Amino acid sequence: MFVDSDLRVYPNVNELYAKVAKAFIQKISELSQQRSRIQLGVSGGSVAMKLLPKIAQLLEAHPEIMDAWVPIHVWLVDERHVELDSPERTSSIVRRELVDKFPIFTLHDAPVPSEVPDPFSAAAIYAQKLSDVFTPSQVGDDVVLLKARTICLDFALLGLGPDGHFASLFPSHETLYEGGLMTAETESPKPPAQRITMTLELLRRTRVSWFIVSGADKAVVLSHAVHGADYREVPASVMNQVGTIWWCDAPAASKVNGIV
Ligand SMILES: O=C1O[C@H](COP(=O)(O)O)[C@@H](O)[C@H](O)[C@H]1O
Repeated sequence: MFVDSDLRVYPNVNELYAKVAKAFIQKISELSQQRSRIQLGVSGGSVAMKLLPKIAQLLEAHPEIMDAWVPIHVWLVDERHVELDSPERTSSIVRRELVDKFPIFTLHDAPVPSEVPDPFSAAAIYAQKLSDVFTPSQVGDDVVLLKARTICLDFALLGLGPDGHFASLFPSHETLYEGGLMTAETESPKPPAQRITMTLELLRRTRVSWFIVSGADKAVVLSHAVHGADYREVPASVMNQVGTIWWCDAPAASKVNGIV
């Protein structure tokens, strides 16, 4: 189903990140009134490197905001299958910016290659963690399967690659057709090659998805994503649904119809 896109456009990248960080805090406060815990998905790339530090700054300045929050479980929307000490690993940033600073955040980390060399096995282990946290009572295989289909994130912070990928779901790759909760990408066009990623099936069930998109190099692909492109060419177009907000700077939004 094609839906009107909810686009929020800011003049430049600094204003964009400042606005999203504030809005994130408001959203967590709102969700805290509705739920006993929040299952939050966090992407790598600019979401981790640029947005999380802004959120951390606001929380350090106003820690009292968190008094009204419920526990937040952080899940990696995708993770590079590299060792813990690699600067490419998203979990290190999540830990540094959120988990080590604010005890309200708990990180569900993914296996490292030295423990689990095969990325598909690592993806399966992460899927099992999701199942354990979301479905604590295993009654039998059928029930577990049924519950796996109802697992969804409450809120996800997502990025959009200039090629239309999000998470580690790349155009024309087999990963797009995988069902279940998690899968592995072994030939990522963007290094490093080996990653684990949530599936389209899981991500599209997310209740509230926010894409944070900046830069003129993403203008064409953003317009395709919000104007109903084929998901096999622009995987992020799958997420243009009710509950999704596209937070953009003006250069990224410059090719969306009706914006300029
Ligand atoms: O490789 C990845 O890229 C996307 C987009 O990153 P960005 O830096 O261009 O925003 C990111 O969302 C994803 O998690 C990551 O693994």
